[in-house]
Amino acid sequence: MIIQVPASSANLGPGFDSIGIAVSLYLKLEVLGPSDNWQVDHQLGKLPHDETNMIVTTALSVAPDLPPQHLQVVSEIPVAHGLGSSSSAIVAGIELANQLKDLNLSKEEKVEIASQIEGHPDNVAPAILGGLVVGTHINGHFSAVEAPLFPYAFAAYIPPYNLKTADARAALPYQLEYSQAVHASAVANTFVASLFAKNYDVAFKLMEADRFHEPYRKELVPELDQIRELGKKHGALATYLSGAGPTVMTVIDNDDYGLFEQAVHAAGLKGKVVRLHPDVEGVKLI
Ligand SMILES: Nc1ncnc2c1ncn2[C@@H]1O[C@H](COP(=O)(O)OP(=O)(O)O)[C@@H](O)[C@H]1O
Ligand SMILES: N[C@@H](CCOP(=O)(O)O)C(=O)O
Repeated sequence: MIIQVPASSANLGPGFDSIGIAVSLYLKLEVLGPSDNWQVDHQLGKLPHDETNMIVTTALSVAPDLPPQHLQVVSEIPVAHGLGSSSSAIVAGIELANQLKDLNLSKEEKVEIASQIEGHPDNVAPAILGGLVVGTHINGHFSAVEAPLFPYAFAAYIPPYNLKTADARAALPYQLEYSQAVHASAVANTFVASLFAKNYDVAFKLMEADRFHEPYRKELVPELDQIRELGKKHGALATYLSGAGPTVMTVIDNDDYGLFEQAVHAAGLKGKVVRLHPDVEGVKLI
């Protein structure tokens, strides 16, 4: 059995902790068979190879009596880079328990479980459902709504350094002044409305108008402003900080991707540019 989970790009600017999109990088988890102890084979640096691996801890949180397995993980999703690697591990763990214990979890149940673990649905919900998803929690329970996908590609600028989500969240203010919060919320509301209305002139303008997190994180990711300015000169539709960064995501028409990529490289930036497309299926068996 092989479980495939897509990467995810969260926030899309003002949709902080609420909006995310599944994109075409994948974690593949193969179950090699029962084992005396949990064994996770992977080429993902210092991540654990035993029962402390996040995939295993998540699976055991769903099904504590799950017997140890020998697993193999192959993932294209860079760790601690703002493309939902932690969420891919959580979703893979939930699906592992779901399959091995025949739990028959619904998509809604998977979103609830994963969001409770992650604390916010903007990575895990698109990783489970695929596509573009808007979600939140009310009275301790999560809801996720799928939005129409925009017909464009992504140019993901992936820097050579990583930025743990926890560190990027530590850079955020404890609170916002009331009028600032009202404006930030209005930007997000209008952004969501424009996505559903497919009014992309408004959507892409607001995608660059976040007031919740980007103003406080841009000093951690100086490439954000640089790439946003390059995008304005080279056909980009909008640029935002992917998740907690450091990946910087640019929405661009497929026909304009090549010139934009050249411009980024010509600017002397040290990261790599990867063309990504929305994933519409979410977690699945392959
Ligand atoms: N493929 C994986 N398998 C197991 N654990 C993973 C995997 N990818 C990420 N993680 C866990 O998630 C952590 C990174 O999470 P985070 O800082 O939120 O980065 P990201 O922005 O990539 O989600 C890693 O330190 C590790 O604990
Ligand atoms: N809303 C979160 C999203 C984190 O995404 P990740 O891909 O960096 O894990 C945040 O902005 O902190």
